[in-house]
Amino acid sequence: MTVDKSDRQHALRLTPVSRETEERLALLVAELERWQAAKNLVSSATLADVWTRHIADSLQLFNLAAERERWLDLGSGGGFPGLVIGICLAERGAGQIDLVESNARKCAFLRHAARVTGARVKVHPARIEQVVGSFAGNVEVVTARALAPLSQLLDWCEELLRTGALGLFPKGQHLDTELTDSARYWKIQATTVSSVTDDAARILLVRSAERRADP
Ligand SMILES: C[S@@+](CC[C@H](N)C(=O)[O-])C[C@H]1O[C@@H](n2cnc3c(N)ncnc32)[C@H](O)[C@@H]1O
Repeated sequence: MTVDKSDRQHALRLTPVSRETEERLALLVAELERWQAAKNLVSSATLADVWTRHIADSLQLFNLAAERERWLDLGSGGGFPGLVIGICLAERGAGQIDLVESNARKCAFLRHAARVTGARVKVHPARIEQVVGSFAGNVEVVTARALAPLSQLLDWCEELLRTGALGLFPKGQHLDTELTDSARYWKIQATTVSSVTDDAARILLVRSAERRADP
């Protein structure tokens, strides 16, 4: 699959970055293409417009909380949004994003791509439920993309949100159903913003989540 050059321009119009960051992102895309055949890191159907579908889609999350320095990405997969956020932090020369991913071959790619691009990331080859508690109080933003329904994300992130982290969860057309389902168990303070890459998608910003006493 060849990456479409006009897609790169389109993506960078949606989410502009510096020349330095663009070069690092191009290195990430090249490594993703190189590893994809053997490791199946993302859906192959999304590679032709990887800049819009994955790079800009991740950059817009960073832009929602760009002033924050300590990030955590759950279920990082092929590195979206985690590696892209790590690349943004590299330009700043400060901050870190921790990536939690249970799949060993994806972790190998995450480490390799971080080395090549200089992304400020730390990879944790682990299951979220076993390590997420150790980040409470230490992260300012938690992201999770294409990972799990909102109720599950809130279960995992309860302590992080209680200790001040902002949750940034990109969601598709089922967001309203997920909000209704989770309202049985959770009282949340949240807002949404429209996705710049997909008209049908929104990003949920969760500022707090309180478990209901009697669901
Ligand atoms: C559908 S992929 C999404 C990857 C990436 N966030 C993206 O948007 O392209 C979900 C990823 O989460 C990982 N994952 C799912 N459940 C997990 C768990 N309990 N602990 C750690 N990783 C998990 C899977 O291995 C997979 O790589």
